[in-house]
Amino acid sequence: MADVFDVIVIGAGPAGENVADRVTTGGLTVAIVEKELVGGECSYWACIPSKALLRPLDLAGEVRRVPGLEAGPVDPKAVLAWRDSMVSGYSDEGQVGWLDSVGATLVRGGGRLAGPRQVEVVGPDGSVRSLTARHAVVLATGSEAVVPPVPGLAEARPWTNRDATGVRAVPRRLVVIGGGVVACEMSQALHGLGARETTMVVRGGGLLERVEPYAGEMVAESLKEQGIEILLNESAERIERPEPGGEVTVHLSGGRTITADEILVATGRRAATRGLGLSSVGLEDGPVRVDDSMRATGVDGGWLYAVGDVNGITLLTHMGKYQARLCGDVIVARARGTADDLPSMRDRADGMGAPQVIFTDPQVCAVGLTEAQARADGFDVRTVEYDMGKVAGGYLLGDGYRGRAKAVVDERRRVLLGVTFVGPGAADLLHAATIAVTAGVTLDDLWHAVPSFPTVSEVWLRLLEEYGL
Ligand SMILES: Cc1cc2nc3c(=O)[nH]c(=O)nc-3n(C[C@H](O)[C@H](O)[C@H](O)COP(=O)(O)OP(=O)(O)OC[C@H]3O[C@@H](n4cnc5c(N)ncnc54)[C@H](O)[C@@H]3O)c2cc1C
Ligand SMILES: NC(=O)c1ccc[n+]([C@@H]2O[C@H](COP(=O)([O-])OP(=O)(O)OC[C@H]3O[C@@H](n4cnc5c(N)ncnc54)[C@H](O)[C@@H]3O)[C@@H](O)[C@H]2O)c1
Repeated sequence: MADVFDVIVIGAGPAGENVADRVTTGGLTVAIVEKELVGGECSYWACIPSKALLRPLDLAGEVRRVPGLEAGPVDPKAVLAWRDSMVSGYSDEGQVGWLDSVGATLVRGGGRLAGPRQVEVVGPDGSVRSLTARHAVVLATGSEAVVPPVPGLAEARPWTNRDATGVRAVPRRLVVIGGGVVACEMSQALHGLGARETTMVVRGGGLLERVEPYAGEMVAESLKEQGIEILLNESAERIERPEPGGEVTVHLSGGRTITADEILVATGRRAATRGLGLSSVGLEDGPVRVDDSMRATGVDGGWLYAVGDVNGITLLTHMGKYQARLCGDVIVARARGTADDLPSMRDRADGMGAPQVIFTDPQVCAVGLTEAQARADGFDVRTVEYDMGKVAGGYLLGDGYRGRAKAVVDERRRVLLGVTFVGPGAADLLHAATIAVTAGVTLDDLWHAVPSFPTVSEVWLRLLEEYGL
């Protein structure tokens, strides 16, 4: 017999959890279906463990820059234990308790659409349970690592983000395929934890291709100083691993071969829609297209929504959670017949260029448009840059502190279109920029937002002075 709920959410990662929270707060009943751990990729195999691994290394870098202090050698065993505690020993008991506390019903198993408002859940014992939604079904199934079709790669059983963030024994020789965020963060983490030969194979001409080019260059310089080899404009053409778990040989397009103990693939992610039954509602596999209220387009009756990585808009936890909050509120409003178009119920932030912090040393913190994007979009662009090492708050942080800020200005409105900070410990500088970009604060108003002395935030003042204020 079918169980009936107002809302059914498939996937209990950060996005799914936030939908459940908002719709129960709005007085609706919700079932949330999860096939692995409540908390999703982010809590166990992505954001949390990667940042737990990076934090001690980051701090050691800071300590090394401060005269009078010495950073002892990093103790990998202790760092891995810290990681384990940050992922709650890969137990979701705490998160299940939270779901209970908001009144959501957890259904363990793999969910799939079985027609309009119908969801089938295949439980851990293989039994099938049918659920019906009165108002909405929300897809929040996240994404999975892509393994490119390089001959021999799949057979070599490469590491993905799951193995890298869950590392138990750090490989001595590591090859990393990719030059994006996961590749940079995990190369730094694994090298800092004991890999002696780490080689990044990057098919493009630089790292971190979605941010300002200077950011990728500063990260590359730092990774090289840490001892990581970066091969640009190179591709893996063929992989050999005769013994499972044994040495792996990577043949590169330029003719070189690299032998390593492990290979990590960090070449992007695909929406987790395989086996999700999208065809039962007339959709194809792949990212689920949505409107700005997160409602799936092309589905009769408007009962299907998609939030987080599965809609492919911005693959970041905080953006998935933002989408989830507005989606939950929209579902409640539509169920109650109240206004569903309040300003807080439409996605504005994704289109402006979502804020992101890349937790390398130096950190890359960016919001809004890059100069190239702003020019391509036809804005009347002017940019200003400043060396963060020249502000008192910067050079006081340590000997050899290096950082650089860049602002992209819309000359017509005298507002910021995008801001990038690259520097150690710059993460918390970003939110001020996010506010300025999102709210369209004019440069003339920013002039009166006086940064405290001596903080790195004084770079705001310097950027405005560079602009001519
Ligand atoms: C190594 C790494 C580090 C990252 N670091 C950061 C960071 O520092 N900051 C940041 O903002 N983002 C980071 N990200 C991105 C972030 O992890 C994702 O954007 C985020 O996890 C997306 O949340 P989600 O809820 O959409 O999906 P997920 O977290 O992937 O959760 C989806 C959930 O749905 C479940 N599920 C899937 N299919 C089904 C099904 N058919 N039935 C039932 N359940 C199902 C899954 O088991 C999972 O629990 C990182 C990603 C990686 C790979
Ligand atoms: N701190 C953070 O916010 C954080 C950390 C990690 C991941 N994430 C998010 O998770 C998502 C996934 O990260 P990612 O690093 O896997 O993806 P990415 O898109 O950031 O980088 C993928 C990299 O792989 C390369 N690539 C793609 N296909 C390839 C192929 N066939 N052969 C060789 N190289 C190939 C690309 O050129 C790029 O360098 C991103 O959207 C990222 O924003 C965020």
